[in-house]
Amino acid sequence: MTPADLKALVRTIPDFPKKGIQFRDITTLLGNGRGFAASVEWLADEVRGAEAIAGMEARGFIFGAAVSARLGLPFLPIRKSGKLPCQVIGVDYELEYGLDRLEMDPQSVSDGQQVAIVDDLLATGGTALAATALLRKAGARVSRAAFVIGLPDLGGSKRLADEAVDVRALMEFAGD
Ligand SMILES: O=P(O)(O)OC[C@H]1O[C@H](OP(=O)(O)OP(=O)(O)O)[C@H](O)[C@@H]1O
Ligand SMILES: Nc1ncnc2[nH]cnc12
Repeated sequence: MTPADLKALVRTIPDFPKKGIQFRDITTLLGNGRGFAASVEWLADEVRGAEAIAGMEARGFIFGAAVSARLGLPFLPIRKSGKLPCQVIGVDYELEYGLDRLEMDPQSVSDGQQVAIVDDLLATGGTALAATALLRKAGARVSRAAFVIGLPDLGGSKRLADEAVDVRALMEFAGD
């Protein structure tokens, strides 16, 4: 399947979860087995060489865990607030349509471990930057992030590049 085929599997819902947001919904991509597998394969190729994969709750778990299993690498779950039973480090952040908090177990990372971030979508980059900050605080090296969808108009890729994180996106939605 080509990137264009995969892009055609993403559904756009206007004004969700707030007026003015064009919501790029991966539910329809996940519902196509070959499309899901091709997306995971593409992401895995982009992050090959990393020593662990981090994914952000919730949609980042779907792709991140699949990529980890595909590459035989550890998966580091970065969770929304209040979900982890251990001592955590956390960070508040802003995303395209609100505010939230991410937390992780700092002991899940070994010092200097090369960790790649995988998520479904990059918009403002608030979520991925928060994950990068947390992972680095825990001792990881983070230099690559791979997404199924990039929204270049929202500047996430530039913000991550400013933090020395190289961004890859399987498809982009720009100006539409
Ligand atoms: O680049 P940003 O502006 O930060 O936006 C991107 C983030 O927004 C979505 O997550 P959301 O917080 O909606 O949570 P979900 O995965 O639980 O749906 C998406 O899965 C990304 O993680
Ligand atoms: N436009 C968008 N569509 C789907 N998920 C998102 N997360 C942040 N912005 C989004």
